[in-house]
Amino acid sequence: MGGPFVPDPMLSARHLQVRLGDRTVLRDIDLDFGPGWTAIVGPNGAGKSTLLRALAGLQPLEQGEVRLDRAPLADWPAPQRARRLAWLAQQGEAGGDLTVIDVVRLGRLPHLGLFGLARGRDEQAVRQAMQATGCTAWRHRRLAELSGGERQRVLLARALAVQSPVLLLDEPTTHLDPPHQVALVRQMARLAREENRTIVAVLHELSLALAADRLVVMAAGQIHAIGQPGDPLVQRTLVEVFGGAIRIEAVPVAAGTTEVQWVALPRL
Ligand SMILES: Nc1ncnc2c1ncn2[C@@H]1O[C@H](COP(=O)(O)OP(=O)(O)OP(=O)(O)O)[C@@H](O)[C@H]1O
Repeated sequence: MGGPFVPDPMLSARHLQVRLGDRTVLRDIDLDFGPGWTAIVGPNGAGKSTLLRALAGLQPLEQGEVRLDRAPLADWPAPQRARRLAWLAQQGEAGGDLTVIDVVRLGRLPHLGLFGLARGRDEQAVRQAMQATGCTAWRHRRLAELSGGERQRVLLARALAVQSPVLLLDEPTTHLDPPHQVALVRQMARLAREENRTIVAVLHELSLALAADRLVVMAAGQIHAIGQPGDPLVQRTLVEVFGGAIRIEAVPVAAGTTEVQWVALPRL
């Protein structure tokens, strides 16, 4: 999963160019995504969210094309596409009178038949997603009455409940405390490894991003490096795009083991 191209991709971008106002915010992006989890990182304004929106088909393109399972996104009928590709927006909606369980059930909408009847497997998917994000205990509370981190976990559960092969997450760790950040990272790794899902997450927490299978380093609307988090070129580029404000270190995952994890530290 080193370069921009992977064999048999689930999702592909070719020559993506996006203009917003009078600025080109994405330039000639070529990327493939296959099973595994990819973290997109880069400084503020790099174009990460715009890229994710483009991959989800939510961003008008000046040039280029996105393909899902080899077919152009625009050719997919909406329900089929919604079953194949789930999306968690940055700063998801806050309000509404819906209860937690009803919000998570929205994730099953693309699966419901003609009469909109939920079946056993829909309710099971909802239960599993709430368990995975730890929101079962407040399933009857209203979304509007939750804290920022609790709400984020519910919106994440809704995206997980879709059980789509492709999952696009824009800053999913926002508002999450460390235990829930760790739980989410483990969940992404598990879904990628055990269920062959294609997961793409924009992440600001660099030490979490460094746990991904692959990093895409962006700056000023372009891709500057792609590769495994341990790749020295990827790490050098990461430090560069953040203007030398960070350093990357290997630390043992536990005392007495040789297995290491990468961490990014602010260079104070
Ligand atoms: N409506 C708009 N008109 C003009 N420029 C815009 C508009 N919306 C966003 N931009 C610019 O597009 C660029 C990319 O924005 P984007 O949100 O994709 O960046 P990002 O990498 O996700 O940033 P952040 O880390 O701050 O969330 C930014 O420079 C932003 O100022």
